[in-house]
Amino acid sequence: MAVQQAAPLLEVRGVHKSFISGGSPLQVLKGIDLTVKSGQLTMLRGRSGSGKTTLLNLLGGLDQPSEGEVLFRGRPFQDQSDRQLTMLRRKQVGFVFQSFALLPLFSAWENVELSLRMAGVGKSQWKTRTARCLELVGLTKRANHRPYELSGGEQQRIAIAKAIAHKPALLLADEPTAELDSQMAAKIIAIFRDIIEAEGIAICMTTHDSTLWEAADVVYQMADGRLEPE
Ligand SMILES: Nc1ncnc2c1ncn2[C@@H]1O[C@H](COP(=O)(O)OP(=O)(O)OP(=O)(O)O)[C@@H](O)[C@H]1O
Repeated sequence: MAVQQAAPLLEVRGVHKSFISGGSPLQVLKGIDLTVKSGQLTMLRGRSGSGKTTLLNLLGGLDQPSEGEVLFRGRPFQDQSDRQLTMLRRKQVGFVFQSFALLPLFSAWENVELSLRMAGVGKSQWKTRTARCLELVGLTKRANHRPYELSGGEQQRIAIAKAIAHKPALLLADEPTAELDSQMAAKIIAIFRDIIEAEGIAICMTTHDSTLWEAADVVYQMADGRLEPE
């Protein structure tokens, strides 16, 4: 167990990423090295345009580096076939975005349960796991509500329950508190800490909000496509 915890879940080595923008190359990441560990809350901070979302996409295997590599449990994403990568993302990674991305006609319960169906989790586990995820985000009593009957913060909590339903090893959250007031933002971070404690997963999120950084185990500061020391 101790050995498993010592090995990082994700290792980013010498990662560069360029896009073609307006016909010419735009270098967004210029040599990134970092690790993300299970049982930790990692935050990426930096100005708008510094490359946080680009890096988060690489961490989740949604995109590939132009140079360098991202290893998940010691294995580079780029060594996996498209099918393997799709399966790995579906089983091992959960995503939360700034906008809550819930299905409007489904109740909170149904939204979470749908994740289990999509991930191929056996039907016998749906009820217990859906109830557990709603409990983890403190919304057991809102299970039958539809998204429009919930506040923004509650909707984001349902989105989090949905993202962790299939028990991923990694939860990635891109500006998950950007639409929320400071009290609700703090609540989301407290929920992230509870989830880490209960499930032992790694959570990596981007945020501009300086009031949240002290809740992280590790903060990486991005500037001009590089990481700056804290
Ligand atoms: N697919 C793409 N094609 C071209 N340029 C892109 C693409 N994706 C990102 N960029 C550019 O890369 C730069 C970094 O974008 P990114 O979204 O990673 O920054 P960010 O730090 O997450 O910003 P924000 O805090 O505003 O979300 C920006 O200049 C953006 O326009």
